[in-house]
Amino acid sequence: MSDGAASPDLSAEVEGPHEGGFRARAAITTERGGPRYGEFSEQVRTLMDNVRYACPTPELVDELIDTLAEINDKLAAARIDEWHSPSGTRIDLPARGNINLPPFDVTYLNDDGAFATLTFRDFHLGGNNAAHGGQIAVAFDELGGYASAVAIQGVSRTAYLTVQYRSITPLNTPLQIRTWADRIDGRKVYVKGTLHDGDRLCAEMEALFIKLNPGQR
Ligand SMILES: CCCCC/C=C\C/C=C\C/C=C\C/C=C\CCCC(=O)SCCNC(=O)CCNC(=O)[C@H](O)C(C)(C)COP(=O)(O)OP(=O)(O)OC[C@H]1O[C@@H](n2cnc3c(N)ncnc32)[C@H](O)[C@@H]1OP(=O)(O)O
Repeated sequence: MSDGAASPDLSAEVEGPHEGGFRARAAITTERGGPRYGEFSEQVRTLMDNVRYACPTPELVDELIDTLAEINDKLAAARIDEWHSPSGTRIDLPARGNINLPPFDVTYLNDDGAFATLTFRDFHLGGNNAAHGGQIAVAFDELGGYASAVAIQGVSRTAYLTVQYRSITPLNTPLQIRTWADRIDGRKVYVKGTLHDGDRLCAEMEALFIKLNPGQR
């Protein structure tokens, strides 16, 4: 690790045999990466937004390759395992600090399931200024995983997930996503979800999550 990199926070993690692939008891943090990690994540998202829509000159591409290579060298020196990275564990940040996900803020997560405000960005473009269908499925998988987790108080994996695309999902618009466990049958958690732009239904989801057995990957 380079001198400038923050030390990983190992203190909060409950070590020992984990309950499944997602380590249900891994640390949930608000400090890894420091107070400006959210700002850093937002810069990365903006980079991806700009890359999606830019048509750089060959000269600018030359320049950007050098700049990005420098940034990548710094980040590569700060790499760590997934369980100790801020990305995915910073619950104070949009999408747990995971820049791979469309950014969302959870409004509630309880016995009723999960509700979040979520925004697809320019880099989630499918076509004609609408969100990519695969990205919509990503959003449902993430928030469906939350609904399953609270329903079974454990960790699960998606066995299947189907999406009905009902109307165009806009970019750069705060959307409302709701997921809930509709039925539980042993290890099987049947989850449903909706994605709205105000009153307009954009997409619906039905998924099956399977509770992982102890030690199951
Ligand atoms: C830090 C968070 C803070 C805030 C949130 C707070 C709480 C949240 C906490 C944690 C959650 C965090 C994040 C979650 C976010 C996102 C979750 C994303 C999840 C994924 O993105 S995950 C990747 C994609 N996913 C896979 O990579 C799975 C590949 N796959 C397998 O790993 C196996 O396939 C598995 C494990 C699914 C099952 O395998 P298995 O051996 O354990 O079980 P088995 O096969 O016996 O099935 C048991 C019963 O399910 C039935 N069944 C199975 N599959 C079925 C199907 N497709 N259709 C219909 N029925 C099916 C059987 O028929 C049997 O039914 P029955 O018991 O009645 O006979």
